[in-house]
Amino acid sequence: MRKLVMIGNGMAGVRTIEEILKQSPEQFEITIFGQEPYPNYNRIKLSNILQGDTNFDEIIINPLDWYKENNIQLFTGETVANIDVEAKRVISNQGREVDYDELIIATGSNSFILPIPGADKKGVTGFRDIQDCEMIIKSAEQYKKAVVIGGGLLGLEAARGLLNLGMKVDVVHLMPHLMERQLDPIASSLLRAELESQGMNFLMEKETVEILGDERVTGLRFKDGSEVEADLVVMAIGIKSNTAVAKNSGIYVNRGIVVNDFMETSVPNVYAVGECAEHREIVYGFVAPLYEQGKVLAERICGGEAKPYAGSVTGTQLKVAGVDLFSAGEIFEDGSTKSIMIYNEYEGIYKRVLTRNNLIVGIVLYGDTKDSTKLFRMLTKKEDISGVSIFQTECSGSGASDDIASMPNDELVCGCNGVTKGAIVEAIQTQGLTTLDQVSHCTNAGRSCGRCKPMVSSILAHTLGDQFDSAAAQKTSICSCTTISREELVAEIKAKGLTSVKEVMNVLEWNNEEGCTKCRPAINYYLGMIHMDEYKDDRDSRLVNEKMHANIQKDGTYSVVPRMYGGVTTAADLKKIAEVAEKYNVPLVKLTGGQRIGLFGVKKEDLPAMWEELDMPSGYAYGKTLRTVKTCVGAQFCRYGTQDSMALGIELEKKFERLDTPHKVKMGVSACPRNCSEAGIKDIGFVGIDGGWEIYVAGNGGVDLRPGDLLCTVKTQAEVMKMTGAYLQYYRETANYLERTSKWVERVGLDHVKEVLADEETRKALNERMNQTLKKYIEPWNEAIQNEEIQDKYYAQHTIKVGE
Ligand SMILES: Cc1cc2nc3c(=O)[nH]c(=O)nc-3n(C[C@H](O)[C@H](O)[C@H](O)COP(=O)(O)OP(=O)(O)OC[C@H]3O[C@@H](n4cnc5c(N)ncnc54)[C@H](O)[C@@H]3O)c2cc1C
Ligand SMILES: NC(=O)c1ccc[n+]([C@@H]2O[C@H](COP(=O)([O-])OP(=O)(O)OC[C@H]3O[C@@H](n4cnc5c(N)ncnc54)[C@H](O)[C@@H]3O)[C@@H](O)[C@H]2O)c1
Ligand code: SF4
Ligand code: FES
Repeated sequence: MRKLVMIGNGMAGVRTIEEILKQSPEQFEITIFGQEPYPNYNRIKLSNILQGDTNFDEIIINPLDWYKENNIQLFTGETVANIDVEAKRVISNQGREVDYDELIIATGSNSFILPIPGADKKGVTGFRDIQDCEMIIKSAEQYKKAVVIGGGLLGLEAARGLLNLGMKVDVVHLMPHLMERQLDPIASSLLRAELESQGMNFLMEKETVEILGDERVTGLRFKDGSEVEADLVVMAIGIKSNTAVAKNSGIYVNRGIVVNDFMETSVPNVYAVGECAEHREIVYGFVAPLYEQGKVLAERICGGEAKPYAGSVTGTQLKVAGVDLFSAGEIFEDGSTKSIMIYNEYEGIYKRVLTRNNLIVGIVLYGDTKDSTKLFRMLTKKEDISGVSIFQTECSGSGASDDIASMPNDELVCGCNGVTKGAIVEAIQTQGLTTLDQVSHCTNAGRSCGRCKPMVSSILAHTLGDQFDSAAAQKTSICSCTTISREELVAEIKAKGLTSVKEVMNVLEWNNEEGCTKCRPAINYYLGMIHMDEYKDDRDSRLVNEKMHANIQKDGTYSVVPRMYGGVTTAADLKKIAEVAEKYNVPLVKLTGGQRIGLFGVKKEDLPAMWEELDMPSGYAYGKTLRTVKTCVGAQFCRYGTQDSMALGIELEKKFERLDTPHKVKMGVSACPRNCSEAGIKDIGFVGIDGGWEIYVAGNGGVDLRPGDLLCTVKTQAEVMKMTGAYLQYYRETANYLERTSKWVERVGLDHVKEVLADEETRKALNERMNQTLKKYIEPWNEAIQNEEIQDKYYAQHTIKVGE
């Protein structure tokens, strides 16, 4: 038997050994040295451990029994210090000598630690292995103030973990944008806004020059002279290949250990794979390319006909709950590229595909990554895009089963392990697989970051044919975290008495424990709608603008739009607005389409003080709730007016403000059919006539322009209020989250709505539930002013200047 020795017991190396065992189980006597005192574990999941989603036992990929079963001699906690390439022998730090016929170096990387004064103080660490992870968790029990240096993938995942551990977190980033290597400025600012709303504070364009403190870190100093406090510092500013043992042994090393297309180093019978290897001047830092390298190396070493490794295009995702992003290929335009772009600022969805000569060369998706697998296939396979529709038109979760059926067999499902839909289907069909674990075991899909598991489950369900419930196939699931539809969710919440977002996801077995930006706000809404007054709103499950109670702008600043009931204001309020605008240097003061005044370009940390000085309620210009009630001057001043439109508008706005609704709701009140308030294109519009009011519903003046339909005519203002309450409550109880009234009425039918509301008892019951719900709302700006915890969590800026 030939002797195969491997230095490094990490993800890329052990995967290579797995491939070798698959191809040629009897050929080698295998010895592995691992510096860390553990069997091979899933390094990717260290982020999940920090975030509290999993524990150390669950991340072991190959338990000690696996090594035994495969006759692998494993020396853990032992470092190879030297390679005698002449004698073909490795020597460990414990003096152990083992001869080899073939040697694989798979030593991975180390965290890059800034070479600055103080970097060796207690409380300063990288984030690379179990030991780092344990140290961070332990520190969080004792200390409260963490700084992460580096706003890349690792830094942001670590920062999320630190927040979950109850620490305050500042992220120090060198560049003007987060994840600048993967995201363009728009996607990056959407990401920043989401993470800020989760509680992270960003110190951008800051270069750390010193770590302060005596024995233990107490803070950081930046090049501009400012400082920040810290009792834990996590450096996440990149990695450097672990090449020491190769270099000392005369193997050619550049940034990494230089290999050819078969992972061969400059020395015969010595190979390198993983993050320690440099192939065509690239060192990869994701598992997908490393596993590809492992496959090629396994074929080469086993003597098969290895296809040369030609390099990889990698796709990136961030493992932070509430963030849905994907990036691959080129990010920035040049003279030869063209962009295809969708930007729905309101929903926080941004998609940009960069093309050159009809080929996709770059992808950035934020907020909705449904298209990622298809686009990534088109990019990697260099498919011509002429005449092809690039994005799916439906933005919210379409049926998982429909998606699977239309997915081509060569589409990549598991990016980490390079597994296509076709390979999964074939494995299920030929090997009689029935569980996700079996599919993972057989195909490797889902064995690394785990993000593809919901998709693998859907493919499993779809492929299992006769066991597959065709009714379930038709239904539209809330999102890809579950196969449950809106109706099922609402029924389950009621039947099982579920009371929190977390509980819903646990009990109803969500595929993804943390949910996503589609399901979390929806569950929060349905819980609030069902439990009326007693539900405690889960602010962190809301969409970013609602979480902040301000609308995030393109450049990361916010807008402040105070309430002006019925579009009516006073000289005193106007003075306050002018003073605040002046004091805070507000760049834009603008009259909005909803008859009020917006202050645009406000800094996050100025929000609470401005609200306090304004002393006006929030206009909810950002919420899924009643936005504005636009009124005409009406009978009080206009000679055509037959009714008091301003009085009705103000009463409506005062009654229904803050109400959570499936989507935004706008109203208009005109005192005669000339309709100066454009009530005909509002969700609910009221038009004064002689002796009463006409009520129009389901109008829309936005993207899906639609005139309202006449719901009914009533005589008095009191009747208007009752009918509106009943109508709104029926919409709240039966619409899908994020369904505008215009779409809802088209779906359920105007006649049906009329029929329901024609019954007096039903109207009464709906109004009772509405009134019970309305009781719970409190004014959010005032709450923020009164509550330091809220200010600190959502609006604080933690940097301090020297001498402050
Ligand atoms: C927190 C975190 C999250 C990540 N998330 C993702 C993700 O979501 N997706 C993704 O694709 N990638 C992710 N990565 C990167 C991914 O984990 C790495 O690309 C992968 O682990 C590299 O595998 P490797 O085998 O080359 O190196 P490693 O896994 O680092 O293994 C190398 C091993 O060799 C040992 N070793 C080194 N020198 C010696 C020696 N002289 N003698 C004996 N043993 C030695 C080391 O101790 C180590 O155990 C993440 C990384 C981290 C740290
Ligand atoms: N979800 C994932 O795929 C995932 C998650 C974690 C880690 N990883 C991998 O782990 C490795 C390490 O990740 P990483 O984020 O540390 O590396 P990185 O190189 O991807 O990002 C480092 C970031 O730190 C910034 N930076 C550099 N010097 C700085 C300084 N002095 N001060 C402040 N910021 C500075 C850079 O601008 C960059 O954005 C990478 O290979 C990464 O791919 C991947
Ligand atoms: S809608 Fe009629 S009442 Fe109102 S301002 Fe216009 S014309 Fe006058
Ligand atoms: S995509 Fe990461 S395990 Fe499948």
